[in-house]
Amino acid sequence: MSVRFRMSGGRYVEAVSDAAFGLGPGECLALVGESGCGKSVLASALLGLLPGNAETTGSARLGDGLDLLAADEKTLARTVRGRRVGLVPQSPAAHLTPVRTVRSHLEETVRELTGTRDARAAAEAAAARAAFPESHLDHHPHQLSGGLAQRAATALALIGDAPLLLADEPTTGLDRDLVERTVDELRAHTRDAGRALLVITHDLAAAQRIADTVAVMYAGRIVELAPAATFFGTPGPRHPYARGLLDALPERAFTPIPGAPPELGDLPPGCAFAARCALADDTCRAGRPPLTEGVACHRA
Ligand SMILES: Nc1ncnc2c1ncn2[C@@H]1O[C@H](COP(=O)(O)OP(=O)(O)OP(=O)(O)O)[C@@H](O)[C@H]1O
Repeated sequence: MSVRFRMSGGRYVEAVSDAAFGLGPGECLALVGESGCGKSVLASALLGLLPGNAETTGSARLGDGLDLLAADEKTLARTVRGRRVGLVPQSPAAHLTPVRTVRSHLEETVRELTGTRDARAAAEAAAARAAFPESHLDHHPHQLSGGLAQRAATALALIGDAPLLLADEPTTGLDRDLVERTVDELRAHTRDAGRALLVITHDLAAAQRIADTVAVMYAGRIVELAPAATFFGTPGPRHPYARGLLDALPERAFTPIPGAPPELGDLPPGCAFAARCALADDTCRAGRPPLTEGVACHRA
């Protein structure tokens, strides 16, 4: 799938270019990459939540054959969002209604998605599943810390038992032990019940803990797609950008990648990482490397 945004003056921002991956029941794929590389746009496209200036091409098929990119708004609203594809949104506080309590959000979602009669008990069970404290259920969104808002959003996303769960930065604002608890809960929720999980994250430690497969995105493209065990273990990442991401970690070399990513409205003709890459040569600057056997690099 690809997504681009039409801008004034006939310009385009190429937010996602030719992203291709599969995700089976019980599997978790972690989509990692720097801020602005297109991760959230990809997730929004899967839920039909892109703004009006977005254009999508390609397809994104659920196991039952429904193409999420081609589905109309009625289908998405009535049968997809929350039911077939769940979302833990980025910036959860902004997704909660300010004048309603967390309990009210949870009970409404329970009633809407499950038809359960005892919405109060089901809402409390949903909160417990995401480690949201019962003592805060009657609080409004502005009374929640970032971490609590995150857990409220996770609780809401799990209610519909959707076969595909998208979690966009589900551990932002959480302490490390809560990060581990949250990812373990998401993992158990999907693996044990044969659901699929697409996690978007900056947190490589969380990705390592949760993922079967890692997709590294750079400037709108997936530049490496690898089993998590080989990516985080031996032989490690193959793309120089992916190696740079791991080397930037404090527990590894603690060496940042020099420079900054290119503007998605002004991408170079060759490899978008070439300007920051110590291995780049003329071939890299001339032509864009396709994703071949899991890596998009002329020098890998
Ligand atoms: N409505 C829009 N019009 C134009 N460009 C947009 C629009 N929405 C997003 N973009 C651009 O698409 C690119 C990808 O954004 P996206 O939010 O997916 O990044 P991200 O990888 O999720 O970053 P972060 O981790 O910070 O959320 C960014 O360059 C952003 O500016």
